[in-house]
Amino acid sequence: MTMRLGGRLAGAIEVLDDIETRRRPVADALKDWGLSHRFAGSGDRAAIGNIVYDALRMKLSHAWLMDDDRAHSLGWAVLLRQWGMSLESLQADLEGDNFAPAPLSESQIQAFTSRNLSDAPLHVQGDIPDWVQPSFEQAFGDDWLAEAQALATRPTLDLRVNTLKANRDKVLKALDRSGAQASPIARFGMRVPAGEGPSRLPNVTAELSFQKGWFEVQDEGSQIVADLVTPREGDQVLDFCAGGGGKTLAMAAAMNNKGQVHAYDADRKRLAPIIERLKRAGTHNVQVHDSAKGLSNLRDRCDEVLVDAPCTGTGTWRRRPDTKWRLTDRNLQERITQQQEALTEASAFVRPGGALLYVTCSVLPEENDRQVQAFCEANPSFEIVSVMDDWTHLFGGSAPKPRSADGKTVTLSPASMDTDGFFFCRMRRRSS
Ligand SMILES: C[S@@+](CC[C@H](N)C(=O)[O-])C[C@H]1O[C@@H](n2cnc3c(N)ncnc32)[C@H](O)[C@@H]1O
Repeated sequence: MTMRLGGRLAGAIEVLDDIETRRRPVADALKDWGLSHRFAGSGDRAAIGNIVYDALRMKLSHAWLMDDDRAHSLGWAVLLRQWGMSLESLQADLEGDNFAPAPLSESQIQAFTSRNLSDAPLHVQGDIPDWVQPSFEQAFGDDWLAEAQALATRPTLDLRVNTLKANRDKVLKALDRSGAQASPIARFGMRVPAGEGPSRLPNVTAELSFQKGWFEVQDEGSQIVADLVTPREGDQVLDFCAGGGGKTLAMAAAMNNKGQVHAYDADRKRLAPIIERLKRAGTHNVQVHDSAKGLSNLRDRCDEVLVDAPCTGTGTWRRRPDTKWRLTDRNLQERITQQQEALTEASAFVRPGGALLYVTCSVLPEENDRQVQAFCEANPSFEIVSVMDDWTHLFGGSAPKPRSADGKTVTLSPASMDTDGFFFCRMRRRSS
């Protein structure tokens, strides 16, 4: 028996409360709720998850409109503001439902029906922490509020065809029940639209075509930046912050299993899933290194060195909205230091004339343009080169032109590109 809306809303409020009061990660809080409410079916759990994630995406503006930041207000606000229900119809829906949460109080109703979001402070309208606003203004100019608001919407589910095993038509056919379509920009991308209300995204990793390695789950922005590395078939590539291997896999396929991708990460645990993924994808041109020692004979030898740097992840706030409210200036400063270290360490592996590629999934200038400018100032053997010709060559003249602070680097964002936020910069090591 499926739960009615009232029970689902009450469940979501419990989970939101748990996240807030016990500082629990969202996925853990949702899982625990499912374990202690075994009668809830998968549709119920998905709906509850949607309410929770939607609430976290727009937590500030919901709280401002309700004049109350408790989970109860956030849950109701999701249905009223994000799920398109009117106060009257929602109240009618929940009436007589014993599992429904407490009704809205007079003061909540009074606030919600009289307040106008355009009177709220701008960071509240954009649902971002106040201290981040200046960085957004710097990154996006007049568009910063629209970009912040776009980061508070639901993301699409993006997939990348593994060209070593399949082509896009073949995968789209295999996934025809999923609603996937060819992506707007990425050459091998496919996209399932973000659902609405309680709707569930298809579980594509359960498909046989996934098990057979025909495609990977990867945000379109991540596919685009991996493509912008533009490795050639016989190249020696070092993926210096390979993590679980999302970009390693994309580059290995783009190189058509030729040349060599060396995948390294300072954190062995993060690297671990790569082995299974490489096997499934049928890649033969990747060497995995779990120790920096193994890289020593690559010094000054690599054609391309990718630094997919540790970052605040502001560009992924659509997918991980809880991290938006946990971010502190201290975290940002720590990341900036780690980025400088990773760039410096990785740069030693670039051959003269080769390229150092810097990527983040953040939109903050402190982690992006400013970082690469500072690196090149401190390391004059490297210079920033434009990727605009590569962009046109890869994605065609009719693809939208990306944002760029200096006409050379690229910043992807949800409002401008309908992707997660990403930064990409190509630096060339001078030949002599
Ligand atoms: C954004 S994640 C990488 C994601 C991955 N490239 C992908 O596409 O799935 C950044 C990674 O950098 C690693 N890292 C951080 N500092 C590093 C360093 N100095 N050397 C190597 N790896 C580092 C972290 O362990 C983390 O896995």
